[in-house]
Amino acid sequence: MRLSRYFLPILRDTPKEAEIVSHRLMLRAGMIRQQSAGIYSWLPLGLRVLNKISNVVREEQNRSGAIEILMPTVQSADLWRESGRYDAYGKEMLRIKDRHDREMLYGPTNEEMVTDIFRSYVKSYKDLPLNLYHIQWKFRDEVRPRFGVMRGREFLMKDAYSFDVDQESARHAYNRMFTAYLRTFARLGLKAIPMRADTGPIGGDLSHEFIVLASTGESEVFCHKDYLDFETPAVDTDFDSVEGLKGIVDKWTSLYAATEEMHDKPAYDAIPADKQLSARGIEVGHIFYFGTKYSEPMGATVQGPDGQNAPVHMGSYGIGPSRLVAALIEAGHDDAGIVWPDEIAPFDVAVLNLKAGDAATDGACEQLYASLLAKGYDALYDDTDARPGGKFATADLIGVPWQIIVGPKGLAEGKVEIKRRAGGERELVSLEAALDRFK
Ligand SMILES: Nc1ncnc2c1ncn2[C@@H]1O[C@H](COS(=O)(=O)NC(=O)[C@@H](N)CS)[C@@H](O)[C@H]1O
Repeated sequence: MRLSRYFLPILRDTPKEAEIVSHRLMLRAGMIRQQSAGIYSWLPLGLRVLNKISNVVREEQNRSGAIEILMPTVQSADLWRESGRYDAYGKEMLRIKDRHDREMLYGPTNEEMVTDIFRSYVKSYKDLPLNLYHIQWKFRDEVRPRFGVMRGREFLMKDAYSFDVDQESARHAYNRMFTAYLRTFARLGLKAIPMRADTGPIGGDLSHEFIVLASTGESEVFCHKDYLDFETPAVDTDFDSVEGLKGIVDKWTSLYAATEEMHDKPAYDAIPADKQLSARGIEVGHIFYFGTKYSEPMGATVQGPDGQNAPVHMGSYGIGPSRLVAALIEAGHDDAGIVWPDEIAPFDVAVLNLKAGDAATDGACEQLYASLLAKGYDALYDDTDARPGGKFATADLIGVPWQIIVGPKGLAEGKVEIKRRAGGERELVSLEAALDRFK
């Protein structure tokens, strides 16, 4: 992308309304624009990151055997009356009426809708297990939206829903998602610790929140420090192995870890002091097993091996891709701006032309830019006439992992500079070597 033709509304000064670093940096880096309380437009740079995060989430959902669908944002109130949640859900639900005065709502979650889809087609245990997921915008009229997209009113969620013939099989579905979550957050460069959690309006009696430790996190959490060194389930994990996944989940729930609501102080105090960790955390994922809570009232049943019809056992599994953009910045930034993990950075490499209009630097930059694009890199070419200092500041602010800096003096000696954003190390190399560096 040529910066001269892009739309990157960088803010020079720090917006005063932003209280946490991720909110400040997302506004300054031209990633989002607030349209009303808790509701944002995603501008080009922010959308690139949001889409890359969603793709990592999608890949790991698919790896676990979940199947992607897309359900609508606007839902019928009738569905929610069947489960009894229409009134119970409270003020967070945005209730709307259509032109025929039918009661609708902007979906805060999709348990009822996906159960309706399931019951319309699946009648036999032979069609189970099944896990359907989508990545769709939600609306929750939070009483106090804050911290930018960290706690928005309209936000993006991956929500998956599992259907099984009995509790034992549903537990394996839960373990599949648990394992997929460990892989997902690790790929995003985050250490997310699964913690026993409250089930709240979703319901059920088994739930874990996946918490990223961050000083600006909204949750107060307590856990055993050894979790920080646990290794992530491998890419070739066998998601069909009941015992294998049980082993992973047992290991990742073997030590103490709980959110404030579930904190068991005596159990925590029993941990050796040097292994106690109490911190603030950001909830990036939350998974639930809730049995027949929705299938029973909504008549989602299958015929079992014994020929009897019985309601299916379900679970739901949420991840917040829009919240993850903010969480990643909280976990990766410095005084110059954002430091993205390579996998989801908005661009892989930035080519900085320190003297746009100079034949030599223009030629070298065009050659570098064309070569990077040809090799499939997401390259950003700063071909603007901004001063070098401004170019360095922009590239550092938006957090592109690599910079190739081309200036007239260096070029006269046949050199360009490669800079690694994380850590800041720099290297003077020939133009050929720079072309070669990015395979
Ligand atoms: N107001 C919000 N702003 C941004 N992300 C949010 C917000 N509320 C929830 N999330 C994200 O969405 C994830 C799932 O939300 S949840 O309420 O815990 N779970 C559900 O809604 C279940 N239906 C899971 S399918 C959370 O872990 C969090 O990462």
